[in-house]
Amino acid sequence: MTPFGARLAAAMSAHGPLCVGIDPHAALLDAWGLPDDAEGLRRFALTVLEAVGGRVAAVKPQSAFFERHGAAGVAVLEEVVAAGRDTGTLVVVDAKRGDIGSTMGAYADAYLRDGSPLAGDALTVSPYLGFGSLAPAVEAAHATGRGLFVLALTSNPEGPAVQHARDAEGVAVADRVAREAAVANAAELAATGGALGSVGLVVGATVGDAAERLGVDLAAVRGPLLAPGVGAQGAGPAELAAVFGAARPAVLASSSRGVLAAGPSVAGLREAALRAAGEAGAALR
Ligand SMILES: O=C(O)c1cc(=O)[nH]c(=O)n1[C@@H]1O[C@H](COP(=O)(O)O)[C@@H](O)[C@H]1O
Repeated sequence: MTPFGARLAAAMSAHGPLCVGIDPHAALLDAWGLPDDAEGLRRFALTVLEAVGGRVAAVKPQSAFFERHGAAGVAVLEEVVAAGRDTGTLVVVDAKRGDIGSTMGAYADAYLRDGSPLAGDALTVSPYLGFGSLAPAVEAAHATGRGLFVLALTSNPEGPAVQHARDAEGVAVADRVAREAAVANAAELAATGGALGSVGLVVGATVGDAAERLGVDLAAVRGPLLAPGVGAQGAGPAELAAVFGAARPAVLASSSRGVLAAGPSVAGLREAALRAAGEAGAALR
């Protein structure tokens, strides 16, 4: 398969740099007149796909909201991954997995292996057991044309206590993560000749000047930058434009509640998503 980075670059240039989060919060299910059960999740997620499938670069189902409903909810997640793929929109499974290498191999099998029912086009992963522990996921992503988004500078206020900390050499944790991702992408791009690698970072649109202050060279990563925090967490076009500097062309802005609040109307959801994609595109140009 064509590498994820190249597929995402094509999708962003066709549809604009927006990922719509599929986060079926109990409160949203209620607001949409749906039950807080597996069938409610199913109708919620398939409505989002009907509205935005084939019209935005990516969707990002958040695994936690499906896991809340046990095996029946996970079965719905599998259905959503397959349905997303059928629309041609890239599917980022947001499960933020991370573990010791041998266990990470099992996560890689679950989320990044051809034929696995939970394998979308990319997976969010956590590097806090050490970036090297993610090696099985990096290898699987490269082998199958899938992608990773590695948490680097997250959108939540608790993130800086860990991510801004500096090691004995004075290098910030987030910078170490970015440098490791850059190494993985350099190897891929040397082999493929592509422009955007498949190992991306998560950098919240809410992080202000953190990358600049910490000396994180986001453009040097040469991978996609997933930017959650747009909409409900308060970031908008101005924040997107300010946070990413020279790395703006690599940014995939992500919004969940900011778009989902426009449901359950398919037309309303579509309009909200297309507006958000247009705003993100203008801000990141
Ligand atoms: O990896 C993520 O997507 C993520 C990383 C991060 O730093 N912050 C963050 O909010 N997210 C996810 O992005 C979504 C944000 O949802 P909204 O605040 O409703 O747009 C949730 O699914 C979060 O789990």
